[in-house]
Amino acid sequence: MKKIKVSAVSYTNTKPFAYGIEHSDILNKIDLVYDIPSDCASKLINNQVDIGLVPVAALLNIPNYQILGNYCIGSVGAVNSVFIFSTKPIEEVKTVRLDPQSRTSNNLAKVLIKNYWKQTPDYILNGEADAFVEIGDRTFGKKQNYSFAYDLGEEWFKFTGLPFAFAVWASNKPIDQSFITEFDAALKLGLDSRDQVLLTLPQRCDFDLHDYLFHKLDFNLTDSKRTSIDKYLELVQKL
Ligand SMILES: C=C(O[C@@H]1C=C(C(=O)O)C=C[C@H]1O)C(=O)O
Repeated sequence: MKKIKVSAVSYTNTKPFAYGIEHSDILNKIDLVYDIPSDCASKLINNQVDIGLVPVAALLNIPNYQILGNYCIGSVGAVNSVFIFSTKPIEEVKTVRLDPQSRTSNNLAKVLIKNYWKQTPDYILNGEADAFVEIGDRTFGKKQNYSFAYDLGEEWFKFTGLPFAFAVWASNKPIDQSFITEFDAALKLGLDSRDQVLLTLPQRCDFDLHDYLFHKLDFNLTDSKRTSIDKYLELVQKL
């Protein structure tokens, strides 16, 4: 049987999913690679893979996409790994540098700055800026280094009252329901094994990995997260 090509996020937030897949028979049915989120997106857009854990912002660029299963990378309020770091309050920020590894959070920053904080800074990709967006493991332990650290999961919750989904499992072609069911079961196994996953991670004193995997990240793709994705994508299209 031809293997299904899957691109998953290479950050700690995906370790539970990776553990579940790697400890399930489904591993024999897929070719699995780990990529930074922007590459998960481009690989699914360019049809280099069949399924990706893709930044939700990229869904706008995938014709006929299908969101698969019941799990995502999300949060209900603070996520603790998606920030705007700044030396000034957001109302005084004139330039914001975006994170090249991100698709969702760059746009989430723009949506919140426009609609919630009602500011109009310039956005740059390189160089010095008053503030910058950063996602993933590179943010661990950095919160304390900046006078202002805006957690974008938390700010989205304050703005909308909704949880958020940063990335979802999506395909660019129809996938058999039996495969999706088996894939979802593997993801659940991983979430149920988070205590074992934590034993495999290098411990750090500046960041609480247990709190991150159990309490900050919220992996259930609930109806309110689906509503939130629709609202977010609508606002991204109006940027
Ligand atoms: C919570 C996170 O969610 C992520 C943020 C993404 C983005 O901004 O495009 C994409 C995938 C997820 O890894 C994180 O990376 O810290």
